[in-house]
Amino acid sequence: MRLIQNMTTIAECPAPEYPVPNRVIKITVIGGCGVGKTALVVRFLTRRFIGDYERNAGNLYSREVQLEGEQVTIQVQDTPGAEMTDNGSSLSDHVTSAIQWADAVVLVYSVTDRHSFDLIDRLHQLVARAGGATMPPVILLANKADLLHLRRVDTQQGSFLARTLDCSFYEVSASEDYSQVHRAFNWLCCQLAKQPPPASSSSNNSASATTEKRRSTLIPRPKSPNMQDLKRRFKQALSAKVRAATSV
Ligand SMILES: Nc1nc2c(ncn2[C@@H]2O[C@H](COP(=O)(O)OP(=O)(O)OP(=O)(O)O)[C@@H](O)[C@H]2O)c(=O)[nH]1
Repeated sequence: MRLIQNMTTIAECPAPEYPVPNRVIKITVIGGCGVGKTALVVRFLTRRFIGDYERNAGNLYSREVQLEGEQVTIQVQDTPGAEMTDNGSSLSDHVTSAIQWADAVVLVYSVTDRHSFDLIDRLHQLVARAGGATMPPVILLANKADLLHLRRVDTQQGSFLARTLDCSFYEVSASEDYSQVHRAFNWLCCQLAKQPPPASSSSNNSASATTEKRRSTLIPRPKSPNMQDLKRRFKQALSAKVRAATSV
């Protein structure tokens, strides 16, 4: 997995003496091939639509944003297009680990691609299985809504599927409308920001587990007990010598 550089333009300011680590929100985007996963992630994080994206092998994007008054780091993992075979595939292993890594999942299909829509149910099952006891928050995005003449999936079908899967539904166009894309991702981020931090770092919901891990690197390590022991013994020996010298 490649970490794409932080895309934020951070205002120039002196580094604080004791840096306070940001809360980290992790989102994984999954869906069929060519449905516009990369376009959506790039649109959300940079506001731009480039139109021609490299075939993706699992990139991780990161950006710092203000969310309800708090500075948070949003990490988005863009997964390769899922092609589910009946007996599963190595690709589903990749998608499974991407789901386990995440605090929330974005399921994407293209309104121009019926097969990508049919895949959603299977991908949702994968999320449920990988999520274990705690199902992460999930939203369903129907992308490429601008391609009216190529539409193969009605809005009602998407919204019905979302209700069945118990997740929020947004029909969007990465190419035409930033605000819809932002609305969808922002809703998910706000849901996560509201969640209380998980009790243990082994939890799938790692928003604050990551913060905890990062915080631990800021705490000075305890001194080596051997060193302290040596110092104590040295002091004892020294004071014994001083006592012997003064008693002569
Ligand atoms: N018209 C239109 N084209 C889009 C939209 N979103 C993405 N595309 C185009 O669809 C193609 C595939 O987009 P990608 O973002 O690469 O799709 P992907 O799901 O990441 O693809 P894989 O990683 O190969 O599975 C590109 O040519 C995009 O320009 C959209 O909302 N409208």
